[in-house]
Amino acid sequence: MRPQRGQIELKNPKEQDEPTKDFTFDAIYDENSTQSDLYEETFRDLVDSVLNGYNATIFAYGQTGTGKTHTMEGKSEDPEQRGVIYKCIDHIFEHMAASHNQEYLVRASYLEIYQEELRDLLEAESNKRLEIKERPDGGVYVKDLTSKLTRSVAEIQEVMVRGNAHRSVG
Ligand SMILES: Nc1ncnc2c1ncn2[C@@H]1O[C@H](COP(=O)(O)OP(=O)(O)OP(=O)(O)O)[C@@H](O)[C@H]1O
Repeated sequence: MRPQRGQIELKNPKEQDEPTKDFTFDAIYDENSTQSDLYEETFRDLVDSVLNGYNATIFAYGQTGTGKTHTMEGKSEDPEQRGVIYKCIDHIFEHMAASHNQEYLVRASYLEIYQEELRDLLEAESNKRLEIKERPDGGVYVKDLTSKLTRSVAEIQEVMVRGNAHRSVG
């Protein structure tokens, strides 16, 4: 791995003479990278753009055990291990606290796509299957998804704890 150049080289150990296969990405992170490196280099600007009125998505994708939960959540109680979600929340609420001439509304939803079905993790009766719809003016949305008004970091954390309790465990 060459994080400085955003490159990964793959070599077949059984075929030493074969050329390596090189893949280039906008950024890559190896075992020396910290949660902070990832947030500061890759996500901070994205969240800033949301605070300026744009939409953004952070999407973790990968097979089981590859580190999605580690990256997105990490460990909330350890400042060094806090993942992207906690860092986004801190960033958003710090920004709001420092803005005196703007009003913000923060709503949190938590849904799960599991075996091709959508479930609302904030709904006590979370077995109800949700549907994806599209509106000409607002784009794609999930019909009847719970959206909770949150006024502080602590309130969003409560939403996460509640949602996590309803997640499917493989
Ligand atoms: N970058 C990392 N540094 C240290 N430990 C890591 C890292 N990424 C993942 N791990 C550890 O590897 C294990 C599997 O990671 P994790 O649970 O985040 O995978 P996942 O992709 O969310 O899996 P699943 O799809 O099954 O939920 C965990 O014990 C996690 O702490």
